Amino acid sequence: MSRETAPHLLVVEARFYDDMSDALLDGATHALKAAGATYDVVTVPGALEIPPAIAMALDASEEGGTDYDGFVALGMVIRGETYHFDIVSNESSRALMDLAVSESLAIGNGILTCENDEQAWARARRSDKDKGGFAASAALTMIALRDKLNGG
Ligand SMILES: Nc1c(NC[C@H](O)[C@H](O)[C@H](O)CO)[nH]c(=O)[nH]c1=O
Ligand SMILES: CC(=O)[C@@H](O)COP(=O)(O)O
Repeated sequence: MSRETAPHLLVVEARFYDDMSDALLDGATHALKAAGATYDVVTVPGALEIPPAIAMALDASEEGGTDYDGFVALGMVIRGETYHFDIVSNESSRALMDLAVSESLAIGNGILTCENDEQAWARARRSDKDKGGFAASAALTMIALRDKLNGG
């Protein structure tokens, strides 16, 4: 049976860099709207808070909250002077992968890890590498795959 309703996704954006977050969100929402999907957007302080936000959304859905077919994680991590770049980058992506595998979640990972602003902007802008749009498209693809595997 094919999907009867449009996919409904939760976009979790880490607005550590406001302007770059706007660009990533533009790309992601453009892709979601183009696919006919619906979505909610929530904001967290940084990339480390994205996986917990998704976990909170899962818990809420079990208590009568909104059910989401998939998730789009958006964030920008730019290397500074300390090891914190590695922590933020590695732990946020690791936690997303753990969630996706353990809960069979359709998560598009748009947490970018860049060496400098130039790399960051080239990947954030929809008119350039559009990594926000790619993350949204990845989530939609995984939703469709799960539907197919479940007889959809
Ligand atoms: N340096 C960046 C961070 N750091 C903040 C952490 O993500 C987290 O919010 C903080 O440790 C409090 O728990 N976050 C980014 O998203 N991007 C960065 O470049
Ligand atoms: C990715 C980060 O955590 C980074 O922005 C922090 O910068 P710094 O290592 O110079 O404190």
